[in-house]
Amino acid sequence: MSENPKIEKLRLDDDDGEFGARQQKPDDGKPATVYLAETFYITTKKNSQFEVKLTERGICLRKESNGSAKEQVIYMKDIIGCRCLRSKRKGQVGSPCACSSMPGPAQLKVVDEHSADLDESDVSAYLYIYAYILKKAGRRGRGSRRERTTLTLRFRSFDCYEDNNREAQKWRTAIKQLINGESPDLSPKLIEQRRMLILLNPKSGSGKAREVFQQRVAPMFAEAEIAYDLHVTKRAFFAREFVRTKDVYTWRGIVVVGGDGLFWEVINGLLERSDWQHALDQIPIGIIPCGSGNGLAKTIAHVYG
Ligand SMILES: Nc1ncnc2c1ncn2[C@@H]1O[C@H](COP(=O)(O)OP(=O)(O)OP(=O)(O)O)[C@@H](O)[C@H]1O
Repeated sequence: MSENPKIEKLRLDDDDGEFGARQQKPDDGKPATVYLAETFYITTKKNSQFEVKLTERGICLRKESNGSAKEQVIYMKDIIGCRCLRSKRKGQVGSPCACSSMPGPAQLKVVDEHSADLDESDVSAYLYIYAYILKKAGRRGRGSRRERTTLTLRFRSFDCYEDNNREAQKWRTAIKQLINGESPDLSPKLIEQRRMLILLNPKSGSGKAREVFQQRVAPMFAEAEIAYDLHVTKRAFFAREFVRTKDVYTWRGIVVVGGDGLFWEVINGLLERSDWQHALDQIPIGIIPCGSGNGLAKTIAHVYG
């Protein structure tokens, strides 16, 4: 065991430097089932100690000070995924030991556990949790947007990475099951392995669909650990034919990156199948609007508060 067995650290960052969950109100007064709970330190908040609980409602951070408790919740509906990572080699003289303090937000660089660049001397497992929190619009209802927030939990109770990773994986599995609407059973379980089907029209709108996908959408799939098959449409009716003839059930859902016309093709391709009812029932469809009009996407856009 390391010198400081129960000390793990937690970090909260969002892209504008403010933790968005603060702005949210609790859902209701009902007690939530606690699946996992642990104490972490939050380095960006003067190393305060937080009790972190995973419930079906979300991730609850609770801090006690001067006899009163402050609670913040990152709601499950805003969490898109989480990944277990390791710290990246810094290339500095002298390496930190497992009990050294967590690097500051700007310093911590993480890599995949199979990366050649990982820092062997840091046996911690870092669980990165990605949330896109809805920031309410002003009074006129305009400008609602989601802001990216990451919550970092550092697991370092044990002397070897494999043991710390096992703890982090327990949280990861439970979070993923809750995202999928399942109750976590906390025993190793197969997480949804099916890939997402992406149909992208490079000619949509001003021709920026590829760029939008690579810059804005692909990083979110990586955060959610969702693998995908990207098919770039070659001509009109390519997408329609594709979904009409392929075994669509091999994919977990379809994301259309294009305009209303491409979306229309996908819906019609599915409706032309003999099993259309089952297909529409089983395959969720989403759209990343990249067309010139995007009227349909705007109409069906669903924003929850
Ligand atoms: N590679 C391609 N080359 C030419 N046309 C294509 C190609 N792929 C798809 N299409 C056709 O382009 C049509 C219009 O595309 P899409 O709806 O994506 O963009 P848009 O017309 O700019 O957007 P909107 O319909 O929102 O105005 C689709 O109906 C589709 O049939």
